[in-house]
Amino acid sequence: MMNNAPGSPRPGPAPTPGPLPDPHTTAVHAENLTVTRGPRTVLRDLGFTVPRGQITGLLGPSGCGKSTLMRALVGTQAKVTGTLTVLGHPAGHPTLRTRIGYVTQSPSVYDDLTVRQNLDYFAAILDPGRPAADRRDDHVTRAIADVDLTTHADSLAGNLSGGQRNRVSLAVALLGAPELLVLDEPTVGLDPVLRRDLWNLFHDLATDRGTTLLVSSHVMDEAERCHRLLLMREGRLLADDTPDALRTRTGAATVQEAFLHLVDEATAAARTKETTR
Ligand SMILES: Nc1ncnc2c1ncn2[C@@H]1O[C@H](COP(=O)(O)OP(=O)(O)OP(=O)(O)O)[C@@H](O)[C@H]1O
Repeated sequence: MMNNAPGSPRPGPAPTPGPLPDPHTTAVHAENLTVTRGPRTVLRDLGFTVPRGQITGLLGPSGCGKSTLMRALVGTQAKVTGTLTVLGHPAGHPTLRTRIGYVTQSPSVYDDLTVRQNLDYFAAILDPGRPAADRRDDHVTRAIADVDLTTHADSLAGNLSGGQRNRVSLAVALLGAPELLVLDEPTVGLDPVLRRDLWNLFHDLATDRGTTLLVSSHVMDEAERCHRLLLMREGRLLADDTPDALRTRTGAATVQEAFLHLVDEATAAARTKETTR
């Protein structure tokens, strides 16, 4: 588990850690999670759990810290303090490398290779050796079909649209059948039909393969498609709940309205705190 860095400021007594969550039902568990980037604290004291086999949406405006949180989860973010447990291990543990699929906002594909060649290359790294050739072929064909690129399998990645290249990256992440898929804004730049198809794929992965998905977006209508939501603003967590519970709790008709309600509530609470100092 990640511990507070030596000498990191933490006024008052250390919080008593709660019981560890069951790794069979919990994919991610965070307590007092804080991240600094340069001189700024960009994530502040986050605490949440991500249940297994569901789609959790990570939503909030641009710059609120979604990518930073995802990077912390997959172990590529520096200056992380607090507790962050992923699939029963501290974030960044080597055993997690093959169990997590991570797709960043910028597609990481080779433009001078075809879609299939890109996948063949990554499949050979994941599952090397001649005896695995047939299995690799099956996995590659399935991953290409999953992201609906079968008709483009022999096109050069460099000739694809931005949305199509993003889907090649997603196909690469699906190759190893990861238990946890961390997807940073996967639907940016996609037309409504492709967005719907991709969300259908996410639901199939959760339902049929038991995959846990953490999907970030700044488009609030995508929130309605998630089982659970983590709503963020300015590096803080505003809510960790289901869309239904959020709407009911705030008396809002949509998650977007609920989000605005929570922002107003947090602003009012901060003002009260300020004036009572
Ligand atoms: N290298 C850096 N040094 C200092 N601050 C940084 C650095 N990189 C990012 N930040 C800041 O960290 C905050 C969180 O950035 P992050 O990319 O995690 O946000 P985000 O919610 O994913 O935004 P977007 O939706 O636009 O991708 C932002 O305010 C950003 O300005």
